[in-house]
Amino acid sequence: MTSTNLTETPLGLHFSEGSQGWLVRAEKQISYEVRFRDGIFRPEFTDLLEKAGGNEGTLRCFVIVDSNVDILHGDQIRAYFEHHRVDCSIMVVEANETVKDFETAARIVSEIDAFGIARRKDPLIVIGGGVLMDIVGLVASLYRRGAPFLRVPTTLIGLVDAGVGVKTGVNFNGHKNRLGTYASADLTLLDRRFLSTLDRRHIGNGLAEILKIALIKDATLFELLEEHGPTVLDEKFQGVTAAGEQAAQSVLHAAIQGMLEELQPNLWEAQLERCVDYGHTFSPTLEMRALPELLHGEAVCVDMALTTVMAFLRGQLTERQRDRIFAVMSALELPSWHPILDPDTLAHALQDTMRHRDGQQRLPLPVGIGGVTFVNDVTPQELEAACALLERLGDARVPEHGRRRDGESRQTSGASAA
Ligand SMILES: NC(=O)c1ccc[n+]([C@@H]2O[C@H](COP(=O)([O-])OP(=O)(O)OC[C@H]3O[C@@H](n4cnc5c(N)ncnc54)[C@H](O)[C@@H]3O)[C@@H](O)[C@H]2O)c1
Ligand SMILES: O=C(CO)[C@@H](O)[C@H](O)[C@H](O)[C@H](O)COP(=O)(O)O
Ligand SMILES: [Co+2]
Repeated sequence: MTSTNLTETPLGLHFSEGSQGWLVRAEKQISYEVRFRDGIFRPEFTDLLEKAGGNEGTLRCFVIVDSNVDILHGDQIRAYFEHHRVDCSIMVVEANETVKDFETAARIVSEIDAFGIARRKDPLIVIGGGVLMDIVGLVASLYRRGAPFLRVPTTLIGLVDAGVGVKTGVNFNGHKNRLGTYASADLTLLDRRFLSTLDRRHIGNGLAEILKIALIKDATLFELLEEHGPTVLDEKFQGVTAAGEQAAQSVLHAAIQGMLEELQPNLWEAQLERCVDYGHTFSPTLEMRALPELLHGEAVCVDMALTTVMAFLRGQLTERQRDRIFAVMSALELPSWHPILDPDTLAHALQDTMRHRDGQQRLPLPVGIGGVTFVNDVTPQELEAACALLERLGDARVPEHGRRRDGESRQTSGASAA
């Protein structure tokens, strides 16, 4: 239907005499807030209640809490809702990548039905990491075709990535996020105090997504990670020292600002060349095939290590820049190699991602540190050469070996030195 033969009818509908059909056009403006608030469950803070329709005493909401968060913070969460006399049901859900599926989503729907929520007034509140937020986001977008929801991320990935955008999803048929929607939460409350109970490995996991932003758009953030990465990892972003506090605030602010700058103009991903897809070309296949060994950010880091080598081999990164990147990955205790990597697996992963990118590779590659370009000409030979070089340069630090527990002293890793 071309716009030239359209006649606008009085109420704004368009009719085409030529094709004898109507054209319906509508726009939906959305806005949502992502707000820092340390100590969100302290009784004096009412941010969480802003969107729970009704007055104090008549507030009603359905709360979904990650089971590990419930063990560590459940008493405070319950006390908060009791203090504010909120009529709520709290559902505790085990959440990790192996149960990020439609069955878990359906269980949550059943519980919501049993409790009963008013369609527009009573929000869902999700308190947990990226997995639970992705599942509950999907549920919220499906439930009566859209229920209000609020997010309280409790992991670093949740704070800097999964909690700030609009993508929801579950894994399906062995594929990462194969079922999903775009749905904005009404409000996300970022409370970094939750990170105090997160284990060290998951702090590193979140730092991988921060490193992603640094590598493709923010050289200053990269320098911050070079200088203060180990400190924020040690201090879990809690600001134990003055320098650590300054670094924690700067790193979180830059990472979220950078992410939102990329998301806002392309929220529905009309543009499939997304620099925030950096590290997410080969990693969906690697993550799912290595499940549960590689965490999301770890798989992203292995992908970034591979594409760092590809960019180096193309002359887009100097050897010095390449080695600085590997040194930061190592300092953040992240893997830059995994035994699952081989040219066939990589070629298969690229094929699957090409379908996701509508038939083209659209592979983001770094240009220097902080720049990006998209390429469509990667060959199997290039993957083979990059894989061979990465096997020499990379570090397969996985949980069993090379990873420190909290409190242990730091060891140098085998990754290439600057
Ligand atoms: N929607 C998006 O835009 C987006 C962006 C990035 C990542 N993701 C998704 O996020 C997921 C990864 O998220 P994640 O790393 O948060 O994993 P996760 O949700 O599995 O949480 C990691 C682990 O930490 C535990 N945990 C959560 N908070 C805790 C706390 N405060 N203290 C102690 N333990 C705690 C959880 O129980 C879990 O075992 C992936 O599935 C990824 O695809 C989505
Ligand atoms: O991991 C995620 C989202 O799951 C983010 O870090 C990232 O920025 C992008 O959204 C990813 O590229 C993933 O997108 P998709 O493959 O799920 O469409
Ligand atoms: Co990601």
